[in-house]
This record gives sequence, C-alpha cells and structure tokens, in this order.
Amino acid sequence: MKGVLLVNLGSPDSPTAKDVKPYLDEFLMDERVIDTPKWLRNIIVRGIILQTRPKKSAEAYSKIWWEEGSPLIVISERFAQKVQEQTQMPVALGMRYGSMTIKKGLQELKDKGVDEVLLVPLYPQYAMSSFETVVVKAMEVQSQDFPEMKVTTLPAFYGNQDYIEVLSKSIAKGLQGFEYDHILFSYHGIPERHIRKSDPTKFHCKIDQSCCSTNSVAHHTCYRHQCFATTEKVKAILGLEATKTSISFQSRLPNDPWLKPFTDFEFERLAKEGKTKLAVITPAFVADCLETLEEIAMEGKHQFLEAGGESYIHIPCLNENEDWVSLMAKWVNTWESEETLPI
Ligand SMILES: C=CC1=C(C)c2cc3[nH]c(cc4nc(cc5[nH]c(cc1n2)c(C)c5CCC(=O)O)C(CCC(=O)O)=C4C)c(C)c3C=C
Ligand SMILES: [Fe+2]
Ligand SMILES: [Fe+2]
Repeated sequence: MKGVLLVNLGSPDSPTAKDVKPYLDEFLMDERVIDTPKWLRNIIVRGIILQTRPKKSAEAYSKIWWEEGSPLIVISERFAQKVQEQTQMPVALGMRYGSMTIKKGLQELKDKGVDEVLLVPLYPQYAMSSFETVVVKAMEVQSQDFPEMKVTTLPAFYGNQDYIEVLSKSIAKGLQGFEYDHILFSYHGIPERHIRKSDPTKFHCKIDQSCCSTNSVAHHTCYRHQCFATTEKVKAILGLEATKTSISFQSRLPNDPWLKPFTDFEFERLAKEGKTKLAVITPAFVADCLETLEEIAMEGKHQFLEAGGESYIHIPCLNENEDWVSLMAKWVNTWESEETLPI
C-alpha cells in the first residue's frame, strides 16, 4: 500500500536553552550543514557555537512560541492533517532533527500497512543542508529499519507551475491593502561552497549577480539558481516590475562566505535608496518558523524602520493555505510510480 511522509526541519521541544542545545547539536553536527571534517565540526559546533547560541536561540524561540508548541511543527501538523483529508493513502509527518523523527514517521506508515512511500521534503528549493539531508537520512533509516519499504522522493518543486500559481496568489492576497514601493524575496542563505559541492554536473553558479539571474545557466541543481527561478516565475505571474523587486539571503552564520546580498544589509540599502514601504516574502519556507516570524517579521521590521523605512509587512508562508493543501493532495494522488512523478 502507498503512503506519504512529509518532512520538514524540526524544532526544539521547548524554547529553553536546555532543549535548544541538543536540537542544535543534532542539526549543526550534520555533515551536510557544517560540512567540515568531523574533528573540526566538533570544535566549531561543540567548542564554539553551542557555548553561547542555545541561550540566544532560546530567547528568540520564546518570542514566537505558541501555546500548542513550535509554529513550524504545529503548522506542519495541521498541513499534514488537511492533506490527509484529501487523500485515501496514509499521510505521516517527520522532522529531520528533534524528537519527531523520520523513523517515527516511517513506523507510523508501516503500522498502517504502507510499503511504498512518497517522501516529500517540505523545501521548494534543493540545498545540501535542507532537501538533500532529508533524503539521505530517510534512505539510511529505510535501509536499516524498513528494508521492505520502497521510498520515492518528490523532486524540489521550486519551478512547478502549479506551485508558483498557488504562491503568487497567496502573495497577492498578502499584498492587499498594503501600498508597497518594493518587494524583497528573502531566501534562507547557505555557504557559497555548498552550491559548488552539491552540483553533480559541476556546471555551477559563478556566484555573482549575473549568473543565475540571466537564464543563461540552466542547471537546476543549484540552490541559488532555484531561488532566482522561483522569484522570476512569481514576478511574471504577478506582473511585478524588476525595479520594484529584489532577492536577498538571510540567517547566515559567521566566518564562511555565504550567499549575498544579505537580507539585513538590504533593509538598510533599500531604506537609504528611498524605498520606504517594504513587503518581504520568504519563499524558501513553506511554513512560518523562527526564521520568518522572529528574524523577518520582528527583527527585520525593526531594522528596516530604524534605517528610515516607514512601513513594512512580512507576507506569511503558505502554511495551511487551502490551495497549497489541495496542490499537495493532487501531487500525492497523481503519484503512480517513479516514472510518473508529478514534478
Ligand atoms: C529553507 C531551508 C533551509 C536551509 C537551506 C537552511 C540552511 C542552514 N541553516 C543553518 C543554521 C540554522 N538554521 C536554523 C533554523 C532554521 N533553518 C531553516 C531552514 C533552512 N536552513 C528553518 C525552517 C529553521 C527554523 C526552525 C524552527 O524551529 O523554526 C537555526 C536555528 C535557530 C538559530 O539558532 O538561529 C540554525 C542555527 C545553517 C548553518 C545552514 C546551512 C549550512
Ligand atoms: Fe537554517
Ligand atoms: Fe545557478
């Protein structure tokens, strides 16, 4: 029997340093996130980052935490439940890090008689540190604990026309009643090195302003390229003017070169250029989370207004949007085999 496993990143069990620390340890010790040799990763993560970050992160999580729990988890659960209502096959949810594991998700499906799974990493764009690590982990768990199961992965849907239409419609709705003079597409950043590393074609981005934005490089394994592709397609559907939109990358860690331009620097640049009414959208995330609710909706607003901006909105992620639920259900219901994947 067929079944679906939706997978997102995961959150700590509570917004306390005690629970944030083991969660960050699992997350940052992932070799696809901090991709150094293990001994060095140990020093960077356990010797440096985990000494101070859990407390800071816990404070940030406390600001956005809901009574029911982490927004990312609660939204993902509601989404999974709604998709379930539109399909006959069992739908389960797992998280790459934290206590709601991929193993538990696969076990839940197995208990319902599932032996053929559609794995859906809930990331529109493919990065080694997001999409790829979900697939690698799911395959590891499958071969160790569920050898009888067949797992097929839904490819990254960053350019899927149905997805773009659903996203565009939700952005248009979010913009209603807000007079903007600029829209910023802020994507989660990654180290530049990751782009080259996870590009099996070795036909990678030059990581300058011209590479991905001109359609001259048609390699679809590059995260940066995919961010530009999502943006261009949304702009085309909504008829957004090039001069009124731009792309940036948020949530970097110090030291490595990360994708530019940085979102927080863009807030300043835009305000100084006289763009004072800013709408920010975050299409690297399908569910609102720490990075959108705290970093963009709260901190970002503060930074932009401090820099001279006058008004600012963050347009929510797709979350439980009914078109998004129906689209996921359509993908699930039309999946017949690896050859007929809907993306
Ligand atoms: C959208 C996809 C994501 C990519 C790509 C990604 C890369 C990436 N992230 C870090 C470090 C951190 N990310 C944190 C939170 C976080 N990241 C994503 C998504 C992507 N990350 C989400 C959805 C979230 C929010 C989780 C939640 O519970 O709401 C954090 C934790 C918070 C903090 O301390 O800031 C860290 C750390 C790296 C290093 C990286 C690529 C190398
Ligand atoms: Fe992240
Ligand atoms: Fe590219």
